[in-house]
Amino acid sequence: MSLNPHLVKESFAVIEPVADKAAAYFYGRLFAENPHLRGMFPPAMDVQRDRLFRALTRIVWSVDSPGGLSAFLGQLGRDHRKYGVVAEHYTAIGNALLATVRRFAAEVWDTETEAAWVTAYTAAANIMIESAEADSGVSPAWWLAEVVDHERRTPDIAVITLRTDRDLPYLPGQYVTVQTARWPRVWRTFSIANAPRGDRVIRLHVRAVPGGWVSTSLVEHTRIGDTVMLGPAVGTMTPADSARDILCVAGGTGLAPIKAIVEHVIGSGRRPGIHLLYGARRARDLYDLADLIRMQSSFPWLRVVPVVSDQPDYDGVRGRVTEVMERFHSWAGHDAYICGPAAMVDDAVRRLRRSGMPAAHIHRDVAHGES
Ligand SMILES: NC(=O)C1=CN([C@@H]2O[C@H](COP(=O)(O)OP(=O)(O)OC[C@H]3O[C@@H](n4cnc5c(N)ncnc54)[C@H](OP(=O)(O)O)[C@@H]3O)[C@@H](O)[C@H]2O)C=CC1
Repeated sequence: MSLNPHLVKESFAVIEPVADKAAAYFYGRLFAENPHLRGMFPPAMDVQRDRLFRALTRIVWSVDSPGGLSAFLGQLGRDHRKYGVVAEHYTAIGNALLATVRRFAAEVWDTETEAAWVTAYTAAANIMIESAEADSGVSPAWWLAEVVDHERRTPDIAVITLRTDRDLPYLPGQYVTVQTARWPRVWRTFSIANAPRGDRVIRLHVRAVPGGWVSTSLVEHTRIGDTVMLGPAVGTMTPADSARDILCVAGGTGLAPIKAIVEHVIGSGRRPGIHLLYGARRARDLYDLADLIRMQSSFPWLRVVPVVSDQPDYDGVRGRVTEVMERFHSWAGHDAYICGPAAMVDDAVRRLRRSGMPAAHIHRDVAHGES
């Protein structure tokens, strides 16, 4: 049976406006038919439901561009090993998914659409299963990490240093999922804030988000000597192989992956000019400035520019970091790395594109952490 992306997309478009209801129905159906699977998921399913739809949306809209899609599915399959997902579970999930799309896309549903979904799901599940199986021969499903340092830099931001039990391979700019002992089965993503050094040390920048289970647990209730679990490193905002100068734009704790990339470039022996525009609401939120200034004094090609958006008496550069970026300099000929609140990242990308920077030179990370 051949893939029919058009039918899959058309029926999915009918479901997107009622995504919340469809996701709730999907999980209700999955657990009613397979009660033993409930224990694999966290007690509160709200974040999980969002995550399902985000992944599904990405898969459906790239179903006709197989290269990128199969890389994403392969990564998803490997990452799902930490939940204990095995090949048999894909049948249960496929049945619940099909029942969900059949019900919520009833107005466009017919036998051809059903066949298109079965073909697409089978192909996707096979990629995930195969990549998980291949990975199980070479890599653990998750890592244990001990907290070796915990610095509360502001009332709600901590810089946490972990040492993993085994080598956790990653590239600068990538992120990991974290589970704390306090909240079993609840995983949240955080970027690794240091370049790999071969000593199994990983640093995270965490802001305790109101109501955020994992972030609050990490900032307020985690102590040196505690252990957390980490999933494999993922993410595509990694250093480009290029000779261009570099613009980095970081908002809040979005600094984490940017710092790893800057550390990597400095350690690589290259000498590009690097501008790091680091935005925060108030001066006291520039939680890592002292460290960045130290990096700047040992690497004269780095220029760190703190930008404060919400403190009229701040004695330095004031404004939104993206506006400052635009009026600061012409960035033609640079590579740009951008991370922070989603709206900030979108705004920075829009401004850089408008100034003529090619999309291929812009490296961004989608918002994650706990928000
Ligand atoms: N911890 C981690 O490992 C990682 C975190 N992230 C993400 O980074 C974000 C960091 O959040 P947080 O530390 O709370 O940051 P803040 O909400 O404190 O924002 C930081 C700065 O970004 C500015 N900003 C916000 N929106 C815009 C916009 N639309 N245009 C221009 N500037 C803007 C803010 O200005 P203003 O005063 O105008 O709001 C502020 O100066 C989160 O979304 C998190 O998910 C991403 C990757 C890794």
